[in-house]
Amino acid sequence: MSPDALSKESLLAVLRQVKDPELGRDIVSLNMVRHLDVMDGVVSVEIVLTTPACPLRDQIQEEVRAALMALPGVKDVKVNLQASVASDGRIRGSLQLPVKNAVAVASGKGGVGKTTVAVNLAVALAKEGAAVGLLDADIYGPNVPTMLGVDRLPPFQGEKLVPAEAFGVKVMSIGFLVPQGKPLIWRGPMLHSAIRQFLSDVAWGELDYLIIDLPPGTGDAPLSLAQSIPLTGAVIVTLPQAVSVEDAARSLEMFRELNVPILGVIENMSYLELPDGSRMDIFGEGGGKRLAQKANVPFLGSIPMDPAVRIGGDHGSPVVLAQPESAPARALVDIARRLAAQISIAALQGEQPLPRIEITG
Ligand SMILES: Nc1ncnc2c1ncn2[C@@H]1O[C@H](COP(=O)(O)OP(=O)(O)OP(=O)(O)O)[C@@H](O)[C@H]1O
Repeated sequence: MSPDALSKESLLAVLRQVKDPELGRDIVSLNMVRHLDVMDGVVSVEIVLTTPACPLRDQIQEEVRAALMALPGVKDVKVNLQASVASDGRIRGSLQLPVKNAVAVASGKGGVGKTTVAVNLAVALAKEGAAVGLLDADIYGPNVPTMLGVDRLPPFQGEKLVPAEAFGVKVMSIGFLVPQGKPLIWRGPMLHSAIRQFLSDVAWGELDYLIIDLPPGTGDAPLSLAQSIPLTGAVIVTLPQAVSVEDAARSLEMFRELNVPILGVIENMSYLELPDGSRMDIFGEGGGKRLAQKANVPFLGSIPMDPAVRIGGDHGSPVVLAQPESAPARALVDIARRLAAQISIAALQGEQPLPRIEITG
């Protein structure tokens, strides 16, 4: 076999057949192929995924390998998978912050598990290798510090507040700044400047994902918070029951009116597994999926009710780490991966630069 057959064009041509199924495009036009090296029929290729939490990493790796192995003259293929989180660049542009994506976690009403979901998603994304921050902007119930077992901030760094750190996640909460048990009575403009300060006056460092736990509902507070930051998108947490879904639909509409992309709907407390293995639908069934279908947005998944989730929250030990094999933990990790994929899709809506590929050997 002539080594000429392994030209850059032939290698790229086969790699163009490999599609990222979630992003809907081939990996070459997505700029995921960064380095190709051919040595004695052995192809080494570096693939840079748009998130370390890519739900399809094994599939993409296998397809790249299979596509290249099918080329005459290729004896072996070495795939080096890396990740660089995609960003639409708007936070860097407007706030001069090295934060790639800001994602709001919202709900139509309180008590549906929004904070629990936000905390576990942040921890799950950090566990996958992403740089993650969690901003607790729920002025009505800043529970993030309790759920992560942190109660104070480290000392100031110059002029800046230093976020606390828990399980690899950088954490900032309104709860750190107000005395415990005191209500926060802030209205629109104050909230607006407070949230901007939470971004600009905090030493976040480089972040792939900043997860923001918003106050529930569609009132003044969530509205002005959502308007204060160029959000990559929002996720809506709901229970399966009809009244919760109606409230969630209003929250979803609020984001639509603000032109914030909806990254998906998450259904929490979907069912309770009984000791005999059967399921009890305490809050009804399927409301989250129906909402997602009706609104034509992705359904990211369902989380069962499980005391392990509540215990993890109360003890500052999130279930995705404390009981990783439990059904709610597995559901939350899957949801985190699907969310990461949706963030990549939202971030990649703009034009991509042409691939820069080096071929050596
Ligand atoms: N899947 C679940 N299984 C069992 N308990 C859960 C689950 N999800 C949340 N909980 C528990 O439900 C309670 C409410 O959750 P959480 O505080 O996260 O709700 P929330 O929507 O953020 O409320 P609010 O917006 O009013 O602060 C907590 O005690 C939490 O531990």
